[in-house]
Amino acid sequence: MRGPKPLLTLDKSADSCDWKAMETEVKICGLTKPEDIDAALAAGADWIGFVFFAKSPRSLSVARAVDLAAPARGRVGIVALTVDAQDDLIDEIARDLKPDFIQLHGSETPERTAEIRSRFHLRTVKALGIGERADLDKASLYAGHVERLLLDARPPKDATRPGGNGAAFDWRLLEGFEPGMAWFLSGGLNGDNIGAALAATSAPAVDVSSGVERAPGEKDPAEIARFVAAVRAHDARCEGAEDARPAANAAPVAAA
Ligand SMILES: O=C(O)c1ccccc1NCC(=O)[C@H](O)[C@H](O)COP(=O)(O)O
Repeated sequence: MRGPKPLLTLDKSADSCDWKAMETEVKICGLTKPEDIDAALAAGADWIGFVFFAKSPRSLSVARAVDLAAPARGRVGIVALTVDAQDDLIDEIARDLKPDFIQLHGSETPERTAEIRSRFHLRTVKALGIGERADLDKASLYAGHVERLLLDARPPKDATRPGGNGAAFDWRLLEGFEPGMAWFLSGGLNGDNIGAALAATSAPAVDVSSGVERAPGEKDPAEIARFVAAVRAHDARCEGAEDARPAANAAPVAAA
């Protein structure tokens, strides 16, 4: 965890931005149809996610994901999402889909996470359910065992799945959050609130599923485009702000 950011607090409007030079990465999760892939690629997403969890309306077979991923491979990162999966499913995913990341969205321990990474040679994203500040402390347990974290809302009590519920958590909990690795902000994001979410958290990457759907499991290409455009608009505003930042905060200029 780092201390408060030097220039801005979390009490920010949707127009605010921290000084950051890099584009925010966007992951669209839970794609099930070729049109979904087309929409994510056309919108300029960075990552696409496939869900392998039978209770999800977005769940699909590995074979189906292999077909869907074909036109996207090399153009965006491919993420395979599992929930406390057994080795045989992970083996099939690693062998056939060859994802860029496996997202572990269950209660996988740091030890199990490390085991999956080394046994299947997969880069890992560990999802953490956030409901209170103490939940963020779990991030340090995974340091060195995962490449990235994904912060999602804790599922509602009656939920039948641990993610993809359209539930947000209190972004103010992230004040000072610095896990020492890349992370995705997730949970209840959509085209209306993503600007405010980025202004509040300066997340380096964001992830969305139900916020770009017309019904559970049915992606809406227009909402995908609107979501990515809102992220890019935020980045463009921040790039302008960075140009205008005070000299004392500017990055060092390389000597000619
Ligand atoms: O999407 C699902 O159905 C799902 C099922 C089981 C575990 C995780 C799942 N989704 C994980 C994601 O990465 C979602 O994008 C994330 O939870 C945000 O979802 P939403 O709040 O619907 O945008």
